[in-house]
Amino acid sequence: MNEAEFLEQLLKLTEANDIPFSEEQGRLCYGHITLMLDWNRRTNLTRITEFPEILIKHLLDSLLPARWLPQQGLALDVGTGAGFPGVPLKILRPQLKMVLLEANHKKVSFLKVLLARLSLKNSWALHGRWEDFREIHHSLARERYDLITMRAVRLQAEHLTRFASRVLAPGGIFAWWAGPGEKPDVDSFHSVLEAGIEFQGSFPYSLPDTSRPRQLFVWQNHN
Ligand SMILES: C[S@@+](CC[C@H](N)C(=O)[O-])C[C@H]1O[C@@H](n2cnc3c(N)ncnc32)[C@H](O)[C@@H]1O
Repeated sequence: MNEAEFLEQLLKLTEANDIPFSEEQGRLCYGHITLMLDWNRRTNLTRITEFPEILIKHLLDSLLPARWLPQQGLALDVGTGAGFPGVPLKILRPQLKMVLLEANHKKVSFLKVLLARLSLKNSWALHGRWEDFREIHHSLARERYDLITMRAVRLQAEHLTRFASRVLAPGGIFAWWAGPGEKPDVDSFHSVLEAGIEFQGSFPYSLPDTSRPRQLFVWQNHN
């Protein structure tokens, strides 16, 4: 798919889903996707390699839940892989400062080249695991975050009790993208409230051409 066709498809999708999105933002997404597909020939970044599927399952799925999230502040995308949802969110909301955290070295190399190629300001790619986040040798590892996002990473109570409770700023939001059919047992996360993290709700949404709805699960830090 060339850039013009990609832009047409993407802007059609964003408009149909009430996501304000410009051609310039669409071009940045095209740069992201073409670099990802180029690197994907040598490095395993994604198994979704066809443009129509990428548009919906990577881009629209990253952008659509943004309506339930803070629009500015410092954000951390945990297990970002090839940059989802962090990079599309940063393109949609340029006021967000975006830190992409990824455990795989090769993916981090890709992310660093990507951020430089797209000239995205206030965006960083850090190598590391969320479990060891505070030990990473970077000043960003000592910050408090207004938003933590996680997509296609299995949710564990520890993400909220050990990680979000320490890394989120007061009032900060932890948002987890639940895939089709996925549902965390929110009530079983007893220790979460004790850690000062309160469940805010789940927000259902549908993607075109997919049969099962998805949900965004949101928690807030009350520490
Ligand atoms: C299934 S991929 C999802 C990538 C991306 N979030 C997406 O939705 O396309 C999971 C990613 O999380 C990374 N990951 C797994 N465990 C991690 C951890 N403990 N800390 C940081 N990243 C982790 C993996 O290397 C992988 O790139």
